[in-house]
Amino acid sequence: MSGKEQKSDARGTACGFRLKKTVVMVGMMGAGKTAVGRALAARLGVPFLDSDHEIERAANMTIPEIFERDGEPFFREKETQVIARLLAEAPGVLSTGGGAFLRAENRQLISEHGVSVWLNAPLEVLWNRVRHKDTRPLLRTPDPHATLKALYEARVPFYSRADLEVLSDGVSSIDEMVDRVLAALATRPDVLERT
Ligand SMILES: Nc1ncnc2c1ncn2[C@@H]1O[C@H](COP(=O)(O)OP(=O)(O)O)[C@@H](O)[C@H]1O
Ligand SMILES: O=C(O)C1=C[C@@H](OP(=O)(O)O)[C@@H](O)[C@H](O)C1
Ligand SMILES: [Mg+2]
Repeated sequence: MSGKEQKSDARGTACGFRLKKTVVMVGMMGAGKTAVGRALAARLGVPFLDSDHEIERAANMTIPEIFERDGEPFFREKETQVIARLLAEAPGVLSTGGGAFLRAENRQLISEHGVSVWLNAPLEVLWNRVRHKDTRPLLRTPDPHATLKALYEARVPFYSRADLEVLSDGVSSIDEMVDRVLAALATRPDVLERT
């Protein structure tokens, strides 16, 4: 059976794999956490959750609207609440927002209940993916490329604390990235069991 055709049983367990812990995607904006996380969940036959999406749904506002009306500290509080709630659910794939792994409380929650995967993409790949979008309020500055670079440099020391790192070269497709994440997860029998 090929990857895309894998069926899930009633417990959301994909043929070929059994996920024991929630996979938490971390890394910079534009790294592909949402896109690769969603495709990974489909491949594994487990639920997909995105913390940004959950925050938007609960607030009935977009992320830029939340930042504008309530400020970043409010957003960060909501982000921690949502991550704690989602990690209490059955194993799945949880894509976080790019700032989530900077907070010690979030890292603690993630290491207790899940396994963190850093999608590490070079700055220019990130830039090419975010430059035409206005959905990321932190990049609404006079020089968004310089802002992205500064964020990248400040955040790498935090992301490098993730349990696993997967390189995103800007050429590999989303499906190929899923293959790479699965290969990384396969090194962790406490996370992914081949059935
Ligand atoms: N491997 C990839 N190949 C092609 N496009 C990608 C890849 N990964 C992500 N993208 C695209 O890049 C953009 C940013 O990805 P997204 O998943 O939103 O990143 P993040 O959630 O990390 O900010 C989206 O348009 C997404 O479809
Ligand atoms: O890097 C960040 O601090 C942020 C990244 C965004 O998510 P993505 O990483 O999914 O774009 C979103 O949470 C918000 O705009 C803040
Ligand atoms: Mg995202």
